Amino acid sequence: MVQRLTVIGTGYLGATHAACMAELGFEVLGLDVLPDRIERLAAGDLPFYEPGLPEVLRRNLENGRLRFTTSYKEIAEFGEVHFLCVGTPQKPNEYAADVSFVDSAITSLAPLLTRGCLVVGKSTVPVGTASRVSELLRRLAPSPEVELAWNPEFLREGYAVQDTLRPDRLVVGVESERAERIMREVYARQLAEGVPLVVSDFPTAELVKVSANAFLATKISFINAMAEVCEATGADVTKLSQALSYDDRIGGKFLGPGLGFGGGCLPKDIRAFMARAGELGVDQALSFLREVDAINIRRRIRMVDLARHLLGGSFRGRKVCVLGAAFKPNSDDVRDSPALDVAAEIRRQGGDVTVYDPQALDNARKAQPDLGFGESALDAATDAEVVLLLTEWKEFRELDPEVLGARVRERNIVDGRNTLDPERWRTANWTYKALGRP
Ligand SMILES: NC(=O)C1=CN([C@@H]2O[C@H](COP(=O)(O)OP(=O)(O)OC[C@H]3O[C@@H](n4cnc5c(N)ncnc54)[C@H](O)[C@@H]3O)[C@@H](O)[C@H]2O)C=CC1
Ligand SMILES: O=C(O)[C@H]1O[C@H](OP(=O)(O)OP(=O)(O)OC[C@H]2O[C@@H](n3ccc(=O)[nH]c3=O)[C@H](O)[C@@H]2O)[C@H](O)[C@@H](O)[C@@H]1O
Repeated sequence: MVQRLTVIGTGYLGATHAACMAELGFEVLGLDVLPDRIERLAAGDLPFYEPGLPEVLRRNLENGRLRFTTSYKEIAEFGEVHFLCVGTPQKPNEYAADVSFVDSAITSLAPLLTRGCLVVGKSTVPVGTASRVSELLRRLAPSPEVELAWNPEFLREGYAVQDTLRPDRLVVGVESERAERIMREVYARQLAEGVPLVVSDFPTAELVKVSANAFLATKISFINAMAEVCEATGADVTKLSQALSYDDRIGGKFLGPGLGFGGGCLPKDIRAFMARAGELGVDQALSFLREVDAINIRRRIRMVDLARHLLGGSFRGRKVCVLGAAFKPNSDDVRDSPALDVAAEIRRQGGDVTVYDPQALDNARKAQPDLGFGESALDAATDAEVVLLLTEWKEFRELDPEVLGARVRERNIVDGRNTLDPERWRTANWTYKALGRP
């Protein structure tokens, strides 16, 4: 039975995977090229915010099942199965994904693999990458018994631990029965609990991942397109969404209208998918994703316009409070964050912007050092002429209109996530505006 796993790349995905696989009883060795990151993880200090994960990390460091290193040699000697969790970001000024970190990890690992093992790709990659990586691996590895599997990951930040321990489904792309058997051993616990497993070839496994994210992005942009129509007609998109959600065939998940999607995955994955479709000569099949992306970006522009309109047409010298910097609640991730994007645009247009977020302030400061930052929601709102709620943290949803009202100069609020009760705020003499509702 497989006992020793390694995880290469210990960011959001890899650190979660390493800690959770140790929690399931495996001996796990995690590797990253960033010595700082490895030092912090080894000390039980998670370098990002993820509810529940620090406890899992520390428990498994203490019981000795989880360790970290920067040495590929140590990894190669230790692991029976090596999970590849390095980043695949969008290339600068292009839609395509940058898979150079995958290639570099394989180039570092493969020449050290002197005995049989399975290398398992988890990173999100353009379809066709696994076949290419498989050839590279076989060419560079001294042992003929080294092979590749592709096992895309579907976890959501904020729910990463539960999504890893009990995923909705497992997908593995394999080229042999041996690889399938090893993957079944690795996920024996989840399979015994009834988690569905789809075994496929490489391209299908790669495509499941990007098509899942494309579908989720499309669902969000669909409801936001309806919000645009609602804005032109005086209809209420939150009621429309609620009514749609009662139809089981549609369902209410990912039908939340508002500022739209951001983060390190949905935006870059739909763009990389379009780029790959272009290379494959099937760009027409995915041309709708261009519109999905455009609808999503238009929500940010609409948000800025709404706020500027509330201030009489200009941000110049006006105080704006932005509540939220993370791309979604329960995360400190500001990659392609709609909230931070809106804050930066208002700053560019001359606004005096103060941002507050319960967890993402450090990352926000690094990404947008020119913005102002508050110590708390009330601090950020002091003397504000308009408050923009852009990430729906629980503490923002629970804000008291009177308490906030005592801090601001003007009682103007724009609810970018359709998360507040308009009547409550209007009764407290706030001018309440939202995306897609009157
Ligand atoms: N963040 C998420 O919720 C999910 C991410 N994914 C996918 O997982 C992959 C990783 O994403 P994140 O963890 O968010 O990225 P991340 O940027 O947080 O972490 C990537 C890590 O890989 C390390 N790395 C880069 N090159 C390396 C190399 N040659 N050897 C060893 N380590 C190396 C980096 O230093 C970094 O720590 C991406 O393909 C992403 O699309 C998939 C599902 C969920
Ligand atoms: O490939 C990935 O990395 C991951 O991408 C997403 O997960 P994540 O980026 O953590 O966040 P989501 O919960 O999907 O939210 C994405 C964005 O959509 C927005 N959203 C979500 C739901 C909704 O109804 N409306 C809406 O605007 C959120 O605010 C957020 O900005 C997918 O949900 C995961 O299954 C996938 O593994």
